[in-house]
Order: sequence, then C-alpha cells, then structure tokens
Amino acid sequence: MANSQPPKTLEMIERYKIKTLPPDFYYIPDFISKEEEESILQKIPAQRWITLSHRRLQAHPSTLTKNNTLLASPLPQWLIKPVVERFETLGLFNDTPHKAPNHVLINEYKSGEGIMPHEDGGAYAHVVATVSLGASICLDITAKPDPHPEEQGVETPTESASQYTVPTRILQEPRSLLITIGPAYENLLHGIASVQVDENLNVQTVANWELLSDPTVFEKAGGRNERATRVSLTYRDVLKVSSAASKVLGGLGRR
Ligand SMILES: O=C(O)CCC(=O)C(=O)O
Ligand SMILES: [Fe+2]
Repeated sequence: MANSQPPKTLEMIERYKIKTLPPDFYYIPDFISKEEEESILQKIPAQRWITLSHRRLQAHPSTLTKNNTLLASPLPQWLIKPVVERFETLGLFNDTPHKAPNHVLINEYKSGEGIMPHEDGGAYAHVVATVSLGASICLDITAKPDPHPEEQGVETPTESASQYTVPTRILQEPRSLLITIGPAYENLLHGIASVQVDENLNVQTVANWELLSDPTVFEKAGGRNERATRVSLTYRDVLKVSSAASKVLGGLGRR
C-alpha cells in the first residue's frame, strides 16, 4: 500500500470524458444519491438568494470583492459533505492553487430561465465542477467569436483538429457532475437557453448522450426535456484569497 501511488485524476475519470468535445469535459452521472440531493436542496438558505431578471443565485462563503478576491472563510458543511469529499477521492482539485474548491455559486433556473453564453474568466483556477439538482437542463457549448477574423485561413493546430463537434449541448441530469478543465474552460463559451423545453435530444445532438444515466427518459418523451426547476452548485478555486487579518492590516497600511 505504502508504495502504490494513488491513480492520477484524469486516469480515474477517463471513462467519463466527453470525447467529441475539445479537452476537457467529463460528465459523471449519479455522482450523488437522491437522498443526498434532497438533503442539499433543503439546506440551501432561503434568505440568501439574489434575484436577477432570468434566474436567482447565491454565493458561498460570500460574493467576491470587486477585484475578484475571496474573503477567506470555510464553506458550510452541507456543501462539503459528501461532494467535496468525493472530489478529494478523485483528486479533482489537486493541481489548483489551494488544492480544493473555496467557492460555490448556486444558480436556480425555473422553467423558461437561462444564462447568456459566457466564459467564467480570470478569477478562478481552470477546474470547474458543477453538480446538478432537481431537474435536467441543456448546457449549450459554443466557440468564442474569432478575435482575428482577417486571419481566416491561417489555421492553428487546435482549429484544424476538427474531430470535435462544436457548437453542441451537454445534457445535465439531476445528481450528475460536470467537470470542465483547461482549454475547454479558456476557449469555449457556455450558456443555457431560456426555453421551457429542450428539444431534439438524441445521440447526434447531445455530446454526452452515451454517458447519460438514463437516455430512455428522453427517448420516451420524443427527444424532449420539459424544463422544471433546476439548481446547480458550481465549485471553483478562487485564485485571490485575503484573510480577514491581512485585510485589516492592509486597511491600516493605506492610512
Ligand atoms: O448552472 C450552470 O450549470 C452554469 C452556471 C454558470 O455558468 C456560472 O455560474 O458561471
Ligand atoms: Fe459559467
């Protein structure tokens, strides 16, 4: 035992890789049980929601400051057990600066709600782990608009690697985990359409079809997913963390 190395993260999750997408997306169905899902949903504090026009959200332990700094504070236990413990088993955050997620964004989408295509930007390490709760939803994956359209025809190695299918969709079932790492984080946009039904779901149009827990649910419904309220927990490692003590000292230092 003492001599055996723990398996490397990517080897452990290799069978969950979404192969038709640029590296790396991994989809793990049934990452948590129904009981665990129910327990987490019940613990989300009702008074912490911030309501936006097309969804509501809350951040734990807190919202980042204007310069993308996290005020150091532990995550609540109900966000750690069992989810972060399972991340540790997989070694998911072994290569990020704090070697663990220190921030969770909770988004809630009612039927018909979504989020514009976007990238998550520079505040976080490039490992994002999203747990889905309550209902299924499609995440749209699109390429970033080309910043140098005048250079068309000069293909970079990644652009010419056309074994990948983008744009596409990732169908996130309740209790699943979606992991986004590295180039996939940097080079693609993700968003959720504001629709009441995801349509035309099949092996050709859904990148993770073969990894789904139960594709027959969607087959029986004629390739449709009637949206219901879906909650996501997005675990990240915020790069800049300030302790309360250094904040006080910094404040004094500026006087
Ligand atoms: O709810 C999701 O799965 C996506 C959330 C998201 O993209 C974000 O909060 O940046
Ligand atoms: Fe995002």
